[in-house]
Amino acid sequence: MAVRAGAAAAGAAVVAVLSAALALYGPPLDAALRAFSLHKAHSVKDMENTLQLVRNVVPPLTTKKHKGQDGRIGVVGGCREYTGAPYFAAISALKVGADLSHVFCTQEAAPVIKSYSPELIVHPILDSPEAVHEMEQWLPRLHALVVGPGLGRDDALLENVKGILEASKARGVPVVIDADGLWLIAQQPALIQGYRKAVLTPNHVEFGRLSEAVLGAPLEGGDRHGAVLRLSQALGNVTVVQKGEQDVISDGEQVLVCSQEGSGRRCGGQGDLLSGSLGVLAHWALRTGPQKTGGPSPLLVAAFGACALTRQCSQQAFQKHGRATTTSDMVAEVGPAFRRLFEA
Ligand SMILES: NC(=O)C1=CN([C@@H]2O[C@H](COP(=O)(O)OP(=O)(O)OC[C@H]3O[C@@H](n4cnc5c(N)ncnc54)[C@H](OP(=O)(O)O)[C@@H]3O)[C@@H](O)[C@H]2O)[C@@H](O)CC1
Ligand SMILES: Nc1ncnc2c1ncn2[C@@H]1O[C@H](COP(=O)(O)OP(=O)(O)OP(=O)(O)O)[C@@H](O)[C@H]1O
Ligand SMILES: [Mg+2]
Repeated sequence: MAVRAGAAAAGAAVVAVLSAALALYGPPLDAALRAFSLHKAHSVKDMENTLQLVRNVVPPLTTKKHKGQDGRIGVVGGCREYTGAPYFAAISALKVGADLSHVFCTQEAAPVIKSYSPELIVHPILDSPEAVHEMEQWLPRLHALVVGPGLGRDDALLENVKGILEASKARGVPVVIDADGLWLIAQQPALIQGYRKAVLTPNHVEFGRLSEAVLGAPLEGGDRHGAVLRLSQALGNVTVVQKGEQDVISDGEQVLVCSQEGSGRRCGGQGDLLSGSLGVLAHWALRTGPQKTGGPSPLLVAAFGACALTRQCSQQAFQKHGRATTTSDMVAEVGPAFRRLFEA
């Protein structure tokens, strides 16, 4: 797959594997990992290598599959205040290529979210005393959960989400944890400790909160790569994506950096697009397995893909709408951006 001239000219995305950090903190590299290991940081070639690994996990569209095979994703979030965030996550999962997208939200939020889109399946269960039990009926049918967009911080809801996380772990369901789901993890890091099928997607503030809770240290200014690596290691190799001017991603063994060109627009909801996309990509990558993702773990590759896609959507939407760009404009770019990045 050729590097697209436009992307290359833009110096769009880069990936670095920080071998020095590995030497300091990580276990010995195996042969495959060594083959991928890049001492040179931030080159277009590195970016292309990692984008190719993402392409390897994207399932082909064929007439031989039935509805559901390419992904049934659940988003846990949506309350009185926040209905947009779970919508953005769930619709993004569908547009990336999931077949079915479910939202598990509070009773009050459900009709609002339904009214945004007929494509989402909306379950008004999250504030019910039976929430965990009801969720357990659905978990066997879900390939991944995205926990937190628009969840809010109500104690009763968070208690239900704690039960949902425990049930998901027991079943081995991959979980992407974002927004208020990260608030819960900062209160109780043990909930996710050592669960290798989890990805955390903190923004700047959320990362600082997690860092403080898990490492007992506030976020230090300079060394973002080391900070993400250390947080992942302290959580038992849970994959961590620190969003920002560059997205820094680590599974405690390697660090990838995604600098795909985005835009200067910082409207709310972009992180929700990322977490919803990641739900699908995580399922695809884990299903494909490490033999096709090369050196980096499947979840690192999935996270890199979701970051690159979100930023590419931002770039494309901004080209059309400039300052008026909103996350809905970015959602409309998911298809074209995905094609540009991941399809020949
Ligand atoms: N349409 C919807 O329904 C949407 C709903 N959403 C939902 O809202 C809920 C709360 O999520 P959240 O991210 O607003 O909460 P939180 O972490 O308390 O941050 C709040 C404050 O932190 C700061 N700040 C943030 N980033 C920063 C940075 N990079 N660097 C520095 N500072 C930074 C900034 O503080 P300020 O600048 O005002 O001092 C900001 O105001 C959650 O459920 C989420 O999903 C959103 O998804 C959006 C779309
Ligand atoms: N300074 C920046 N420059 C370029 N891209 C950025 C910058 N900050 C964040 N992004 C990109 O925006 C996307 C969302 O990250 P952000 O930090 O805004 O998440 P968030 O605060 O959780 O968003 P949300 O409003 O959905 O909660 C990511 O793809 C990230 O790469
Ligand atoms: Mg967010």
